[in-house]
Amino acid sequence: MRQAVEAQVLSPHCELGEHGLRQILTDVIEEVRKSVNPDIDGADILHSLLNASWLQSLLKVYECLQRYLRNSPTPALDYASGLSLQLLIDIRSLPGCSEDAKELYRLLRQPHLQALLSAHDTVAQKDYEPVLPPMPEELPDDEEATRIVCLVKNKQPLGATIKRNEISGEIFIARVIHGGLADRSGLLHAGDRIVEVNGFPVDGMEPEQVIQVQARSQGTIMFKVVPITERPVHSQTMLYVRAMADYSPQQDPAIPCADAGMSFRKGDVLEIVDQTDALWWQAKKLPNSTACAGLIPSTNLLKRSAREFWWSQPYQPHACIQTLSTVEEEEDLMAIDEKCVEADEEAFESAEDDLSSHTDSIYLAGFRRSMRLCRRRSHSTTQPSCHTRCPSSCYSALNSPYEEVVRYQRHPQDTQRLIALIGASGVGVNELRRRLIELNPNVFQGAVPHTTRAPKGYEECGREYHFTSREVFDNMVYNNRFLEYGEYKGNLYGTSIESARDVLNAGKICVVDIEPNAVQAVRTHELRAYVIYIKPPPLQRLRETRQLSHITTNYYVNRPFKDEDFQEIEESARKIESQYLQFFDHVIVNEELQDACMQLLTAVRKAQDEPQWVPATWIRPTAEL
Ligand SMILES: Nc1ncnc2c1ncn2[C@@H]1O[C@H](COP(=O)(O)OP(=O)(O)OP(=O)(O)O)[C@@H](O)[C@H]1O
Repeated sequence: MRQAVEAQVLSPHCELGEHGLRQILTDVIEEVRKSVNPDIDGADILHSLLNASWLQSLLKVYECLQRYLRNSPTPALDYASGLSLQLLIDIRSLPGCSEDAKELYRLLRQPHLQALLSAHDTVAQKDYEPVLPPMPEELPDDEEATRIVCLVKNKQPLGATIKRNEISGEIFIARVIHGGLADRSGLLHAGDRIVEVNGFPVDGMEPEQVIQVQARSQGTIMFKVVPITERPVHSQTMLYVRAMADYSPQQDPAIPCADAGMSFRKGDVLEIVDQTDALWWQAKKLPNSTACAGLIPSTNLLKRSAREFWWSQPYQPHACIQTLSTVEEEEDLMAIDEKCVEADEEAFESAEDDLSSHTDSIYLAGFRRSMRLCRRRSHSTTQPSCHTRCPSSCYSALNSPYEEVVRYQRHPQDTQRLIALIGASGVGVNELRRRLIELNPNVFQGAVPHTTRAPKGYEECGREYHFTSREVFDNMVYNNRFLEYGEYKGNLYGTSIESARDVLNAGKICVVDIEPNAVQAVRTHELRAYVIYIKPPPLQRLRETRQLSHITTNYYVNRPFKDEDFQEIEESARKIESQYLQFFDHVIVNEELQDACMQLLTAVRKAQDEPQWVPATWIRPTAEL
């Protein structure tokens, strides 16, 4: 017996008999059993091993495979899946079918069995697409090395653009779109020369004609290409940007291929996946909804070209460069303002106290009437404050079509991020801010504004306002110490960076409301503002929800809302959105007050505790696109 086993080992390729290996194993077991009795060392272990059921099963499989190799079976039919389908139909139509028929029906319906039958048919039909053309017998010595590339299209675009050399008429792959079909194949590269598409020579053709040939092919498409000899080595660095404007490739006559372009809206965060081309970058919109990138104009291209070509909406310069309201509007507003100040001066003076909110001896700074009227007034007239707080960072961010951003997660030991609320006058910015602070004054606090007006008897410096001389105030303006400031009735009012910093350094979350054109002043490395835009609901809902509310305008204190107020809010909101949308980290529609307040609380928590996209300059002060 032992001799028999050795013979098998020495000649591993010889075939085993009908009972084959299993028989040998049985003999071995018998041998071992005999050895167990005389108590030979290790025989016990070997005996249990050879008796193991898994080894027996494995050997059965092995024998089956051996038999299969010997018989080299061919499929009896090549339409097993069709047949199984027919069987299913037949069984279903049986009036009263047996349990066996039902079981067969269940088995045949199982997806893995259907897949198996379909695979069987593919093999049986020898359906091994694509059929490559035969290699020519004799190749001339000077023939360029060509590559045949076959791609299965499955209705998706190829993901590559082509260009024509105007002198030679040769067609080249201009670019391969990141994540597209050609890119995923790894077989086509920018610079490869296309010789044939589906057997058609393409030399001398217009790129559009080549595309037509390509588009006609269903299923597989075959390229004969002369590969580029030296593929450029790209050291791509990860780059994320926030779009500062809208872009629509369909409206851009200069894009090399509009279908390969990617549209985006201001505020979208884009991942730049390819900057090989200095003019046309490839990007994906985050969060990654598609695996395939699209073409977008590079910063250089946008800076260098006339903007009206690129933007679906005309570019809106910043308030620093151009005032927000037209001259006509300004004159109109100023006229109203003067008239009203005259009529209502007394009312405003006495109303100052009503708005100075305090609960349990905690003052809610920055809600004073004069301060708010000053801000509203400065918003409607030429805005001087932003100009002073608009150093190069602001200027460049607004002139740059993309702002580089990075993912930032506040370290628990860092100060909290400033929360800046923005919204049309009357939409409820102050109401929401006040409610948030009142929810937990130990956590949330406003910044104490500065003023040059004289303190009233009950007022304390540093509580309602920081009372300063005009000289000190001017000096602070000169040194860019204000986030925003303005003048009201001959007195200056402003919110300083120091006031915000004091709150943050005390470990609290500073919540300010700012005019939209001061947004860049708070988007700094130091304050790391999280900008929340308070949006009005649709006009009808605005009317319904504000039925019992009162508005304070430039010349009326707490009067019921009128229809023209709602229209003004809507119009103003539209203007703010068209100019500043790209800076909003979060948008809250202030419809139901309680609901909006809860949304605000959640957003503020997220801003502090969850990772957010922030300008790269906050983290790397030198970052600029
Ligand atoms: N969702 C809401 N439902 C009903 N009333 C609201 C809502 N939000 C705000 N209001 C009310 O609307 C009025 C105007 O709100 P608020 O004073 O907060 O405006 P604002 O946006 O701060 O404008 P401004 O900066 O001009 O003072 C207030 O009386 C406020 O209570």
